[in-house]
Amino acid sequence: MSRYGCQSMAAPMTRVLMRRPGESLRRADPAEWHYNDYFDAEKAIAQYDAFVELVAASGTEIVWLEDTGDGLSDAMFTRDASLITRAGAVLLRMGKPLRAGEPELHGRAYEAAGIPVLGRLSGDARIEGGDTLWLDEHTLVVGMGFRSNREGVRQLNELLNPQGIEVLGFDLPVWGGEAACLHLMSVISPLAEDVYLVHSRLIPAALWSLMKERGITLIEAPEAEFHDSLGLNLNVMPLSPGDCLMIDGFPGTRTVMERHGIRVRTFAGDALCMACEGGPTCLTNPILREA
Ligand SMILES: NC(=O)NCCC[C@H](N)C(=O)O
Repeated sequence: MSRYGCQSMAAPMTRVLMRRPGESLRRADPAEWHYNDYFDAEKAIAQYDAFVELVAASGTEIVWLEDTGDGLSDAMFTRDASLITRAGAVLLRMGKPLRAGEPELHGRAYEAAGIPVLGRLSGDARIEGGDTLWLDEHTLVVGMGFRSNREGVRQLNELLNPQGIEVLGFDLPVWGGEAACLHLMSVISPLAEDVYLVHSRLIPAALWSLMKERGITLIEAPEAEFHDSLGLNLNVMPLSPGDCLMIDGFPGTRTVMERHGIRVRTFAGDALCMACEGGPTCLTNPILREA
């Protein structure tokens, strides 16, 4: 059985790439990295450990990247620097200049784990993994905003069309501006193959229509919690279909999901996720999800 290949958002996650925050996060200048007043490095590291326990308890094998003090404090958000397919990994190119060194870290980890690299983006292409979402195993959608662009979508099509994968790009709005992090997955979290948690107001209309055409149930999270959580209530990660992790403190969002039969478990994430603009989906890069 192959030990890599993820072309699904919610099939049982059995292997995942993660990086535990350490010296780089401790030394990060919050103003430089656009972390906010919730930021507290020691608390964030403790919250990360609690998150890891939930992931590990599911039986998922974690492939670790180490924070050796390289200064790449956002590298704990492993979702963003590479994309795993059944044909191998694609090393991406980051829209946030401070994160430019991350794809090579992933490349080295994949080499060590025996996972082939199918290709890498180059030149003006920009794609961050948080802007990508598998609508089905043959269709990858990309949100094009400040982190991902049209040239990135073009290069992904060049790499992935021969693998039977079509890549569709949709424009994202300005929202919090160039320095902030708005990914496609900041406004859509698949919870099961055909059930997504959404913040509709920020979803490209054409993508919203495509999801409806596909028969996907769109669960609307409470507007007030989106604002209170700085958008992190929307960042919900399935360990398997309908079995999800999110940060705590947002009971309205949890309740709407539970009403749709979704199991939700929480961890404290103010100093880690709300502070650094990334939730459980961003902290994990699934290497293998299989039905
Ligand atoms: N997939 C994600 O939404 N990742 C979150 C990345 C947050 C990080 N501080 C960044 O600005 O890139």
